[in-house]
Amino acid sequence: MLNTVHLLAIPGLLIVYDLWKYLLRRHRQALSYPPGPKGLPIIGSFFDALTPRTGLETQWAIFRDMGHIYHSDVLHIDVLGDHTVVLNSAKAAEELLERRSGIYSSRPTMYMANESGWGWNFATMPYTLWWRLHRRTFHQHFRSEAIATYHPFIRQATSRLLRSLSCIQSTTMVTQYDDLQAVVRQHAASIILYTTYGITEQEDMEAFVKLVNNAAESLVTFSHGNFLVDYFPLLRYVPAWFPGAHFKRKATRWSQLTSELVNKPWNQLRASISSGTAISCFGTKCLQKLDLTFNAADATEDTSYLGMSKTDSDTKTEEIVRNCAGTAYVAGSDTSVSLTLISVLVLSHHPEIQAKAQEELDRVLGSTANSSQLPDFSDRGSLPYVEAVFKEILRMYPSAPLGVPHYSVADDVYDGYFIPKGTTVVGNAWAILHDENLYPDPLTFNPDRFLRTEPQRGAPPAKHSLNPDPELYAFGFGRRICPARHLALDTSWLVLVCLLATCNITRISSDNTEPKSNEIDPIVDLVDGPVVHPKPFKSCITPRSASAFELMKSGYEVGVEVEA
Ligand code: HEM
Repeated sequence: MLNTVHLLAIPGLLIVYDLWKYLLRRHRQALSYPPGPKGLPIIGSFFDALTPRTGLETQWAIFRDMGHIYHSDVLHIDVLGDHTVVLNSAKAAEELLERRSGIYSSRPTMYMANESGWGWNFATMPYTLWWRLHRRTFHQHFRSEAIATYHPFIRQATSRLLRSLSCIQSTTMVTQYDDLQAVVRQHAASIILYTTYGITEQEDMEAFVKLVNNAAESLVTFSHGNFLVDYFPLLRYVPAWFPGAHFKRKATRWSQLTSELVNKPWNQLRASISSGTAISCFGTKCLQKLDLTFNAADATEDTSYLGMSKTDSDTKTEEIVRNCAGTAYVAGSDTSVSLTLISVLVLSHHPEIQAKAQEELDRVLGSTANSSQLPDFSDRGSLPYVEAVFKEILRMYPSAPLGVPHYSVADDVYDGYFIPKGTTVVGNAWAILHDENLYPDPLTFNPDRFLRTEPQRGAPPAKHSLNPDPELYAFGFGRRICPARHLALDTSWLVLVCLLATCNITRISSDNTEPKSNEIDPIVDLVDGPVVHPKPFKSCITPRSASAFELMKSGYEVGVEVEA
């Protein structure tokens, strides 16, 4: 029975609770932001944020250096009233993006990306139920245990890549960057197109590779802040004919491409399902199950904004699967390309490392002069030096040095600094992977660092030991960590080990002479998108022997087991 005291106590407690919340907020707001450039009134640190586009240095290195200047691993940058916090250390990134992932798992609104029709791409979605449904669907088919089912096709795609390289080598001694890039793009796209849509026809693949390449230019919209509309959202309402509204005209052109990206391969899959010719893949498996009905836990969240009741979830499910497939197609087409191209470039700069890896391969698997088999996934555990080379490439040249920005949905305090709700939070993977406290002598390419500290694959990777596994940082953080990292790692590892087993890669200067020095930095071109690529380079990719040449031409000689 409630008596008067109880009845008075309830509002009393509510008042105390509100007061406590109010005082806490006042206290937090009295704290200062993390240190960082002061900038000018109103425009804040706009010019600091734009520095890399002037070509002086890379954004990730500038952020790291700013951290040194301000003696802080957490930086605050105010750009036109927008708060951005950059995390330059593993400690800060793990604390905020992983341990406090309830606050830091959203994305900033990317107005220009939305204007350009990227709204279906779940990599840019805010942290909502709609995003979670996408992520869950994606995860089921790209989690580490599921990736082995794609190995036969990864092998076949790698065989094709080696064959194409052998053809280039037969016609010209020097491999031009454009030719290499075309082969590597074809390889990455074919794996993604097969795994997501079951597309295997060469002609279709070429058309879809072209489509994603045409749209690649618009990926620049994913880096928050490249367009003024990201800071002044009202600019969205400026008509395209308005003087200076170039971004509107660009957005209209890009929308056409992004719509084709998500719909064209999906419609083709739909047609092949109707005609009974579809190949088992992410799309067919998801559609067969249509298992995204809301469960009790999901139903606690307000779903009215999705405009859906539990009964029309099938239609929404198809939209989710289509969006996930489109996201994989786009996300997978560029990132792995970057890693493979960087691997070729790095090997060409380090003949001594190639020789050491080849010695291991020959010792463990037999010399390619006698071998009739390419190295395979089952050999991975027996090749620690190759593994170490792979890890050092990931560490030294992360393909997405600043990842994809996160966004905070509540006020927070870290290390005595106030981080307001609505802050864009950037995990600077490059700075972490070049932190001398974690990786001694970080600017030296030295695979040996991983021989001492990474005894076994499969063991849970240790954090904050010396030379931690770069996989921990190169693929982002927390609930938004790259969900396809296992596929990406397997794909890129197989290319690396097969190149090492069959080829010698040498560096050619732009004037076709032997390079004078072993200087390699900086190898990445400045791009305004989230993924880096090497500056164009020439190399000589020569088979190690006549039998290695035969191996390149024959590949794995295994057909893909195509499930109808
Ligand atoms: C070397 C290859 C790759 C690298 C370095 C890479 C890196 C990343 C990074 C840094 C993020 C952002 C994580 C964060 O927000 O903290 C990300 C997100 C994502 N990646 Fe990858 N990625 C690679 C390959 C792939 C591939 C092959 C696919 C698709 C098949 C893919 C699909 C995605 C998706 C869907 C997201 C968004 C996740 C979300 O927002 O929830 N990635 N990736």
